[in-house]
Amino acid sequence: MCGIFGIVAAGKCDNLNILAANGLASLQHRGTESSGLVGSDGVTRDHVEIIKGHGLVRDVITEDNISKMDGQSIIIGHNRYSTAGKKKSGINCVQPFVVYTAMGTVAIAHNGELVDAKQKRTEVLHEGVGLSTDTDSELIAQMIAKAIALNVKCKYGQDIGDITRELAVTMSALNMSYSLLVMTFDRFYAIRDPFGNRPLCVGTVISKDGSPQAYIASSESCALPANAKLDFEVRPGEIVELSSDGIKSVWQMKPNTPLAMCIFEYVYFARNDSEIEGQQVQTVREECGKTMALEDDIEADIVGNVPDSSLSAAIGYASQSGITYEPVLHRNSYVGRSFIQPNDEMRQNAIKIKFGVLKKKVQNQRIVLVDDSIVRGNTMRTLVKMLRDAGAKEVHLRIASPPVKFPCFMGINIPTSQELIAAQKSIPEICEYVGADSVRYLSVDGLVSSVQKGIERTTNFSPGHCTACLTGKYPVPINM
Ligand SMILES: O=P(O)(O)OC[C@H]1O[C@H](OP(=O)(O)OP(=O)(O)O)[C@H](O)[C@@H]1O
Ligand SMILES: NC(=O)CC[C@H](N)C(=O)O
Ligand code: SF4
Ligand SMILES: [Mg+2]
Repeated sequence: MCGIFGIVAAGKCDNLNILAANGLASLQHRGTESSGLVGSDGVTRDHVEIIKGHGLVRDVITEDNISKMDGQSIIIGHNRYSTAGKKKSGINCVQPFVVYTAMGTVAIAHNGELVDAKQKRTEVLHEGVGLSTDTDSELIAQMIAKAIALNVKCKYGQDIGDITRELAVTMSALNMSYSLLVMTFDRFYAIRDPFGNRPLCVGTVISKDGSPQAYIASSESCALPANAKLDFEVRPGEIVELSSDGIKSVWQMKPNTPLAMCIFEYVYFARNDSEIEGQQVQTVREECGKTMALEDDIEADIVGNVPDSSLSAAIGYASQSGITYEPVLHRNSYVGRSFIQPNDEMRQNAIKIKFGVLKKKVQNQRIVLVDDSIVRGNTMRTLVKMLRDAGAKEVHLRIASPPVKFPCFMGINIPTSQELIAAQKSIPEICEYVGADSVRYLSVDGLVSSVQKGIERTTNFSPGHCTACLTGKYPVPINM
């Protein structure tokens, strides 16, 4: 899924670099493999400052190197959760990508995955463009550079930081999925694919005197600083320009595309304190928990959850069912999210050291254990055993999303059904494999209705969500 964050100063803004680093740190949950910041001083057309590296934001952007971004008036950044390209590849896969184009330097930060990357890669290579990585995001950068080159004549003497048309041409020719930031020397653009598959929002940092201090585009609103307001979520297919002059919607691509916002952003990826489609993510998750309880009839003593992301669903389940919520597991906060680790060895290692059981709470208890999802089954297998070893009488798993049975090609690293436990086993087999007393999932209708319940509908807007990993119905044809 990746986190993208961009900021441009409205006027003088001494702490732009700190705001950028903090913003990226607030999107850490979207990717932990690598981070990067690229800055422009707003004047020089062929120079950018770059900080990049593997690891967490705090390891890559340090007190020592952040001063490199002093004096920059625009900065874009990226946290990577790799879906394309070699997972352990070198520094050249770390985003934002920087390309030197006919009109000056351009940097891009991409969240998503191009479903037609293979075909586009062949096209780009046959045009004589050499690529330095095997990621889909580099293709976008090269295609933008080409569009700029083709339009270069009519650009001389004009406002050359403006590449709206080049972006509209390039991005309309690409299928899903992308939420994208593109920086030229004096502005940056925030773009969402016409399906609206990945989230992207825009906000303004307000200074003490009430004037705008900086303008931000971010994967999620949780990364806006406390003195910022969320202006709007970028519309599917919209190109928004952010510069020292403010925020401007400059293009709308393919307005009649059926929406396919990733429903898993609500289930797992996004942070509870973010707003997506006008809804608090926490509230949607509570709603999922309530719906799950309405679909259920189990008798139990307590409701517990698998920290972190399922807490809200457990709260919803407990309030609807009337069964008391009790914390049953402690999550070591020094261990990252296991699902977004790049390989199974790292995922298994993370799970091993991540949880501790609250023994006195679970002894002799019939527990409803809520999690937001079972994907590969790694987490649940470990946890049910730990709870039983600690003396739990019964463990009933309640999963606040339907079984994940199909691969994702749009930005989540589940490329084959072989690795998905629900694609390989029936629900009774899963129950036996993880050692639970019962397993029950939220229905697809239950999830969709819980997610869409609070979305405001207008004559021009009705919601639409991708549920492909749950239903096998992909928003676009996939060449597997
Ligand atoms: O079935 P699996 O393949 O094990 O994956 C599913 C688990 O992974 C995720 O948690 P994760 O540890 O990534 O993050 P969290 O701490 O935010 O819940 C998700 O919330 C499930 O708990
Ligand atoms: N999860 C993502 O958004 C990944 C972005 C891009 N496809 C990469 O692998 O770097
Ligand atoms: S297939 Fe699943 S994870 Fe991928 S975009 Fe669709 S809902 Fe999201
Ligand atoms: Mg979890």
